[in-house]
Amino acid sequence: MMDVSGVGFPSKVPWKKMSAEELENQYCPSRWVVRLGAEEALRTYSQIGIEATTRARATRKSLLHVPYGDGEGEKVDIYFPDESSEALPFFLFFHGGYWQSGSKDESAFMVHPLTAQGVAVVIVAYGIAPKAHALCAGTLDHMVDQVTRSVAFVQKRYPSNKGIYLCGHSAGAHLAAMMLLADWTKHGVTPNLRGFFLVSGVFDLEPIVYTSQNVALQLTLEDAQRNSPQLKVAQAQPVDPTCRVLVVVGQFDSPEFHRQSWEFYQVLPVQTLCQGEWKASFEELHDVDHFEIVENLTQKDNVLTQIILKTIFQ
Ligand SMILES: Nc1ccccc1C(=O)C[C@H](N)C(=O)O
Repeated sequence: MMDVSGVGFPSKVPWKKMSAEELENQYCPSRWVVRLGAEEALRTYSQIGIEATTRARATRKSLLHVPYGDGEGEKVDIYFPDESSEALPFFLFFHGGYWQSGSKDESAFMVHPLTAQGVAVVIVAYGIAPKAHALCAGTLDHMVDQVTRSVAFVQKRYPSNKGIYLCGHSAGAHLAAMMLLADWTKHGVTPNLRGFFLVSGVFDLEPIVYTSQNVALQLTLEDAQRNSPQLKVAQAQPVDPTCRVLVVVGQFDSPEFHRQSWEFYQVLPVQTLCQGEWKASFEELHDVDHFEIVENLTQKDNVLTQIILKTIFQ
């Protein structure tokens, strides 16, 4: 790609100066893992996810494959703490995998430590790309709509919840962030959103259009812009004055992933004290890569697990 930004000023969009190869590299998280080779990192991630899910299903009270819509794959798994109350905080997780891989069946990482502290955990499935294109399934717009309906579903099913917390990883962080822009009036319910945990996310989708990820996604520039919370969130209506937004990125995430998180945090209508605006914070988590950041959520003493619990129970 040509550098048309002139010399002497740091570009606001550094990716536009990158070669195609460099851009590809920046948006391939597994290549930035230092503790393991790329393939081994992906394998380990999926293995830990499968083990955590198997354990969660074997040891926690759960409702599995609960439909939140009529479409194929519109299902959630709900894991409960021991108490029989429905007046619980609900933590919803949207898995990563560039909107084209991953599933709820290997993403129950945080179920054990969160349910042990009295949080219900909902692992959400959505129709990853590329899918049969009947009714636009597999498009990003469709995934955003599915995720919106999954949140509305939890609110309707558990109206006495003690807060709904949305957590997404990577592409899932994008989907969670899109919920800051959702129009709930269409869904007949206003979810009791109390927190967002956006982990190693992508919020400006334009660079993705120029990577190999777009072979399956088939995003046009317009699709990418329409689905970029980075471009839209400053004009969004705050959901609730007490809602917290935490943007987190791993130390070993690529520079582009760092930029994505930092710049998204910068455009959030941030306030720490004033009423009527979100309380946002940004954290770079020490000594973790794109995959460990979520793998470590299986551990109760992990920093991010503790941040999540403190946010829920503050
Ligand atoms: N499987 C994932 C799960 C979560 C987040 C990203 C991925 C990826 O695979 C990203 C990309 N394909 C990579 O090789 O890094």
